[in-house]
Amino acid sequence: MGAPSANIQQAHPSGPSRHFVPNSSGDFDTSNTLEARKYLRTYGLTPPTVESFETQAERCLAILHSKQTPIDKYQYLTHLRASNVHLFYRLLADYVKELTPLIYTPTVGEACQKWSHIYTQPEGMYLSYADKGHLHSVIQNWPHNVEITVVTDGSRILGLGDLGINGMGIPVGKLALYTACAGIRPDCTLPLMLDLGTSNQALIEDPLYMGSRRPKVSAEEEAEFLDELMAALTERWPGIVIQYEDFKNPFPSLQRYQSTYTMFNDDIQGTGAVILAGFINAVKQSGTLAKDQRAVFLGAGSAGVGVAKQLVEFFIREGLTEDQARRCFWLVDSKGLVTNDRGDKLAEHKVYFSRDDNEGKQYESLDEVVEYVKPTILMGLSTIGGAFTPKILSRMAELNDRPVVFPLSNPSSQSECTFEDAIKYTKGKCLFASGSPFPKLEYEGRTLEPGQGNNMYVFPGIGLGAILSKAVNVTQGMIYASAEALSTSLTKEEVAQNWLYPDVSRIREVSVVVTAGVIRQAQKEGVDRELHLRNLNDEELDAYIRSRMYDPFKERDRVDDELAQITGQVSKL
Ligand SMILES: NC(=O)C1=CN([C@@H]2O[C@H](COP(=O)(O)OP(=O)(O)OC[C@H]3O[C@@H](n4cnc5c(N)ncnc54)[C@H](O)[C@@H]3O)[C@@H](O)[C@H]2O)C=CC1
Ligand SMILES: CC(=O)C(=O)O
Ligand SMILES: [Mg+2]
Repeated sequence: MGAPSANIQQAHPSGPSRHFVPNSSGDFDTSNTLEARKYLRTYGLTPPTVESFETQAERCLAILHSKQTPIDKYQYLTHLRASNVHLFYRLLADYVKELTPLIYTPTVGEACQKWSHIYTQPEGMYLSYADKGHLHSVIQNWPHNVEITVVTDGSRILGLGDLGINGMGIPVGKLALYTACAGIRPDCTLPLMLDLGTSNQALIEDPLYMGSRRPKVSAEEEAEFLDELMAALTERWPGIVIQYEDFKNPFPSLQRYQSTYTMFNDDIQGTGAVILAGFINAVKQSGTLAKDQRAVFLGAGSAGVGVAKQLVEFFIREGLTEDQARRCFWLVDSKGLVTNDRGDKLAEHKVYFSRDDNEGKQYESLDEVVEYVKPTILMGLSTIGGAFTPKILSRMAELNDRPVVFPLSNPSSQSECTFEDAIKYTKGKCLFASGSPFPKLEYEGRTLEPGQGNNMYVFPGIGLGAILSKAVNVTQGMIYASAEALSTSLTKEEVAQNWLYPDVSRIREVSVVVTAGVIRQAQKEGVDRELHLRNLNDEELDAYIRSRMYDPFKERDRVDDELAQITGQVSKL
């Protein structure tokens, strides 16, 4: 392949923004006043009535509810975002609990599985391995200024395996949450898909698959590509925050870039932070001490190891030595308990937690490991739906007064157990959080709400904190601070009801708290470049964060203000 990017530039010397303006189409908002429509030159292009948001929402919800399947609803919401971005975010703000499962997990999983079959419009940027050497020039085609990007190569999408470029739904969904939860302007977000081949043969053979039909590039080729990408992104948009998402093996890139770019890995670090926050609250409720915890993790990949490492940091802060803290964890992968003498060469990221005290015995099944360890905590980050069987859940309840049971794999189909089973088989005793949402349920006269241990509670605040403080790097301290902030963000009522996480409906408020925590930590470590924020007290910082957040309800006012300014200028002439 030659240099396609250079040719693209020559073919459209006037720039692509005339053809493609993703995430910025509010001009046809039917709530725009007639004057605004004249100013925007859209007068006559929309039906004549100027609508209130309530009327718009009524119509949108009626259409949404008329759709039969989650994927139909997903497609309707995609269309709404493309045709009226501000209305989409107004609706999301008011109905966040109902809509999040449709634009994010679990529905986004199905959307990714079907992406090439349901594709209708561009929503982000695709960079192929064939573009290597020209990434800088291809990136010029993006028509907006970007503050944050979510990048994936699609090689491990949720718990659904390698979906190649079909994984684009994940950056799109995560960035929609950045806007909805943390108020980053939609046109300042860039969903980025790296088309580096796929190990999924079914996709390569699918006539509708829209990615390159080539085997996955090697780790060395990927590293070279990423080096070029990081430089190109930062050169075009200095200060850009780069979130890595759903890479099959994300450890090398995190290690390589975390102290040279403003980047973090959501699956390792964001997940670590969100589970730490829930865990801090669970420990408070169960009344147990860090030193008495025995945690079995089913899954020893990026999320499993990320969460375990984050908990180790907490245990050390609680007074344990690093070795004592490390020894509270038993990690289980597809071959069984991770031990030094298992007979296979362990991936580097597993070595830290590998056990040397198994006295030559290997434990292959989760049942065996539970009997051997007698855990207080059971975490699921394995992608194996139903792995926490009734027998295992019952055993957790026999062993503990308040067992911690967190089936965290996504989407719902891969969850290690349902909320209903967790409650049923632990007789209502467990402290529960899952990666994907489950409905609340009635149990012995009480209404029980499941916690949602999903990184969506922290990544918006980590990203916004890094943007506003103009952080040079996203440090581990900032990630830890996001967890601490989240753990304190529950209202008195939420605490009284023994919740581990705040209500998702309050996620915008929660993101402000997380953002403030992240900014303060950046200041403590001296990685912030927006120095005037250091002079603000906490109340002022809170107000500053809010003032910088995109508010879809104020967009019409923005157009009106622009119009007023122009008409003011005209009348002065
Ligand atoms: N709740 C949340 O916020 C998050 C949830 N996740 C979920 O966690 C899951 C894992 O993600 P990653 O760690 O990034 O994937 P990964 O591919 O890095 O790791 C998966 C791990 O599960 C193990 N595994 C696979 N089959 C198994 C079996 N039959 N028994 C025991 N272990 C088995 C693998 O050996 C590997 O250690 C995914 O479903 C993902 O959606 C990931 C990030 C955030
Ligand atoms: C939530 C998330 O990041 C994942 O399941 O990969
Ligand atoms: Mg992820």
